[in-house]
Amino acid sequence: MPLTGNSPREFHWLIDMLESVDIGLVVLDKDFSIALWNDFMENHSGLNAAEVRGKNIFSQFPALPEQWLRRKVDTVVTLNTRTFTSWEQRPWLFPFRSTRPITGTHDYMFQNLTIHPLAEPDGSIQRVCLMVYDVTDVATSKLALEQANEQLSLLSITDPLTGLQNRGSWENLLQAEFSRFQRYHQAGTLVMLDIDHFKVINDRYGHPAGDDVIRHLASLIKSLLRDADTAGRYGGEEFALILPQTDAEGAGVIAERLRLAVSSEPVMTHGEIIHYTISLGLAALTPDLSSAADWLQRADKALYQAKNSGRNRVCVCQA
Ligand SMILES: Nc1nc2c(ncn2[C@@H]2O[C@H](COP(=O)(O)OP(=O)(O)OP(=O)(O)O)[C@@H](O)[C@H]2O)c(=O)[nH]1
Repeated sequence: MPLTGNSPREFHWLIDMLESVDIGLVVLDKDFSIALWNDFMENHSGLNAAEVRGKNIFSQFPALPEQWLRRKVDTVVTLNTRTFTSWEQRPWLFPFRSTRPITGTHDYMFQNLTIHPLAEPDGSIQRVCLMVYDVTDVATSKLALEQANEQLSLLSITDPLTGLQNRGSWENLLQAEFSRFQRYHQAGTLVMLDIDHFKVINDRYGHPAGDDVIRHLASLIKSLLRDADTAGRYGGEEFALILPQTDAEGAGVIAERLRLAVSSEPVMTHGEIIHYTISLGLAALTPDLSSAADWLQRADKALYQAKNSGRNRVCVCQA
């Protein structure tokens, strides 16, 4: 039998249900004084209905976004239409503590909110009803999923040992930089660098110490490059840098600075002091380059020149 609320008994049931339903119900007069405050609101706010009835809601909850709520309620009253705000637009209206087991990240109850116009017998709108839905479970699992996806996409582009771009993502950037050059003809230089005699370091000090040397070099690279530059770990002990808006001369200065920093700052690890050096090869963008692979090959050629001519030096590939 549908409940119509026509008989006093049905009316009593209805009120009982509204009081105990697991949704926050607040009836506000047009002057924002509280006319109804159900059990849900009592339980989560710690304020009982008798305490707040007739009081202005902003005086009871100074943290409420007054301007925003006034504007919403005005619209509902003027247009006689309900409005909905999801937790994604505004995580909560009432600052209620979350009742879920502590997740360590979200202390507050996430809420969806509907504001519903309440018509008087003459059809005029003198009050509105705020319906507050606890959506903490949905919101926290959605946020956790988003966070996991972000971490996954970060993992797919970074090298776990150094935090630099991995080879795949760095090659995409190289291609993008080359395409930009073909279109706008702006300067750019590629630097390939490699740790000298790294096999000896591994053999003498062990693989974990070798890893520390790689990490040390990566952090020196990060500290010396500008934000616009991109560094990638190209292979085991080989790194590659893209320096946009930088000609061979400018890149030579940066490469030399990095070479010097490496040779003058040993790594202290596993009770050992490890001195190491790097060799670097540069290739600037020039109109005769046919592809990003061609550009890479030139920088690689310069790197081998640096290795073959004694290591611990910078060589520039001439076009
Ligand atoms: N510790 C460590 N070693 C690595 C890693 N990746 C590659 N290697 C080692 O790096 C060494 C590279 O050796 P080579 O290619 O012979 O070059 P090199 O000894 O540096 O000699 P040159 O480049 O000619 O100066 C190999 O012994 C690899 O096993 C890594 O992630 N960690």
